[in-house]
Amino acid sequence: MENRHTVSKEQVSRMTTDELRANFLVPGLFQPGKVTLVHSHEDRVVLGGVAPSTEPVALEAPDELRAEYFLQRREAGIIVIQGSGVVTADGTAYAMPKGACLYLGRGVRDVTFASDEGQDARFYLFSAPAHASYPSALVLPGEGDIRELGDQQHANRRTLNRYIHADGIQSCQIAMGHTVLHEGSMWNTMPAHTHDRRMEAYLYLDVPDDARVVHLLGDPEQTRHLIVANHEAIISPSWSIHSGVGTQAYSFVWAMAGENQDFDDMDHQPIDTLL
Ligand SMILES: O=C(O)C(=O)C[C@H](O)C(=O)CO
Ligand SMILES: [Zn+2]
Repeated sequence: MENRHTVSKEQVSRMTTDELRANFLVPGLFQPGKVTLVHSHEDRVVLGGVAPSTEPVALEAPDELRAEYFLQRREAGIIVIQGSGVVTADGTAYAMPKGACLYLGRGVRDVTFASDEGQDARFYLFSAPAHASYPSALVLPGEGDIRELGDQQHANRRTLNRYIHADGIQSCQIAMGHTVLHEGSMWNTMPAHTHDRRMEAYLYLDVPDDARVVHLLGDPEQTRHLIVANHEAIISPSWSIHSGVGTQAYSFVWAMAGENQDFDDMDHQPIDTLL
């Protein structure tokens, strides 16, 4: 498992493009027939990608976790970002269309992923340490807590679907959901925000091959950017803004871990303070 260490905001303000990408961009999560995991020391989260065939692949505990099985001391949220497939957790099969979210609590031992026939499913996983066991739960697309945000004038009309959060699926640390930009809208959260109590990761999807998202990160007064392609993730420390503008509409899965699961607990960064 790849291991990403933390860096300070001062280091980030001086990084080259290659250094920024090596520290914050997570490409290559979806390898045919494999589970690919990246551990970040930002709140000790693990980002994972699974691209199975119809043959099930298992979620194993990497040596670095020193655990008998992956969810021995962890919880995970899983969202299907392409196709449809099945996650089986301790013998229960969860049928997951694109956009469905499955929460698996601490103590679930055997987890496998499989694609439906002809679907080329891709599963995105976000995991955090857990102090208690909450029940596993599946939410189907459109059945989370939906918020309509933005307007055409600001090119930021988007539908935000909250799945794992304080008033939704219960978890120890994870808050997770899916935001879909409407056609003709390109901006996600701007004015930007930080949340000193939680790290966050974005996984961009539905980005056409000839499109990119310009993702903004860093200290609000020392902003940096990364050019992001489809199915690539970005790790945001709690002090970093995380905002993006696409060359056309796209979607993204956002996932947070840390002190609380209160989605609205944000430190807003007014636009005239960004540098
Ligand atoms: O479209 C948005 O705005 C978002 O989806 C924002 C993220 O959910 C976020 O950053 C929550 O802290
Ligand atoms: Zn955020």
